[in-house]
Amino acid sequence: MPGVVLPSFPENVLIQTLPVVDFDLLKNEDFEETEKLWDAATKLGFWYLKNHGAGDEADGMFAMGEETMDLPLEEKLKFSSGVTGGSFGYKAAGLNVTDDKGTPDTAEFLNVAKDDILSYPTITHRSYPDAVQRRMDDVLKPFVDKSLDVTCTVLRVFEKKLGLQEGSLLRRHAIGDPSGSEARCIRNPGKTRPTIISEGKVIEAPDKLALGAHTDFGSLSFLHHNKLGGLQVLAPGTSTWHYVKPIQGHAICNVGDALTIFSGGILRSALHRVLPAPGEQAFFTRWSVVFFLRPGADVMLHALTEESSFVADAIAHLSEEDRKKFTPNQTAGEWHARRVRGRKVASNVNGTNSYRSSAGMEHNPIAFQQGISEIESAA
Ligand SMILES: O=C(O)CCC(=O)C(=O)O
Ligand SMILES: [Fe+2]
Repeated sequence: MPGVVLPSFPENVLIQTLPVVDFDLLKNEDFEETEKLWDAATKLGFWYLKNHGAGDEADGMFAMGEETMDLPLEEKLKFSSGVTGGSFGYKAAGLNVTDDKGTPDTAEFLNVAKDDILSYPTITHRSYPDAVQRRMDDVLKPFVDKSLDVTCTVLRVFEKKLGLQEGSLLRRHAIGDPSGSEARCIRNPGKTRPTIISEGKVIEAPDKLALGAHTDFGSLSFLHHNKLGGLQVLAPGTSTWHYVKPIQGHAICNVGDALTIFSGGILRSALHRVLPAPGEQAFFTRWSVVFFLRPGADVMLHALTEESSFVADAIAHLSEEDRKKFTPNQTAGEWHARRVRGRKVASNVNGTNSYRSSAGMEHNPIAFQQGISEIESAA
């Protein structure tokens, strides 16, 4: 990555404007900034976060990801996350499905458990390639510490705004409890350039989804990019995907399903997906680094109606059918495993049914099911 000059993001595509939340102000409980965050989290579920102070740590994560992804495939596969619903470890490109038809993804993942990072050198869940282990103290732990500070600060704001008792959300994300929280590095290859086979005849590689439409499985995601676009969001109540434009030094944060469930739908987990970056950016390798905050594995997912009259009121206004979605009868660990498993090519032997079994709190089930070619008709 260093030394590669990347083209800028084109302006002639549909772009989703996101509010910019200043983490410094948020941490100091600035009233306006808190309101801005609340507005973003309850309408779209996505926002930029500036002054988060984790830029250097994210850069270290990109370097770690690069060295790991450059290993031969057979070496990486020794650390495979498998197909049974575990997400920690390495996932090769093509092992996840991106739609109802079983179209494979194009992205590689490296997921490192928050628990393994914080307990290092003691293994909590599993071991990782040397390029990861070697950086546990200097890169992964500082990245996770900063990410936990950011995400827990946001949780504290949500607790207050939801009228929950202090600690209600935080204890469901207790740092010492085993959880699905993880740091992820994603590599997606650039598209090959069109080949001119004769005058007027051009062969162009079709766009493929790096990650199919999904809502995030946990509570909060803290995302960093290598300047390349490709992330698209489908705002609740709309049917057109819009790109999120990467902004230098700005992370992107989004709400995941666990918070949607706890809040009775007040906090929104918007559908998003990743495809090749638009324009000239498409021909370059795309990297992203994410920290996913997820509840403790044993935490039961349900709307916190007993703890907040706002949540109780939100649930009371839902139809009986919709209300059911807020008592999935699963722990955060079971929810995570089911969703990871259902998106695996290996478990998709029944086609449509197993892909749909990975569903979460999607506000637009059609967009979740459709592949890349049918997006604009999502209703
Ligand atoms: O790479 C990105 O921009 C988004 C990744 C993402 O949505 C995910 O890993 O859940
Ligand atoms: Fe995501």
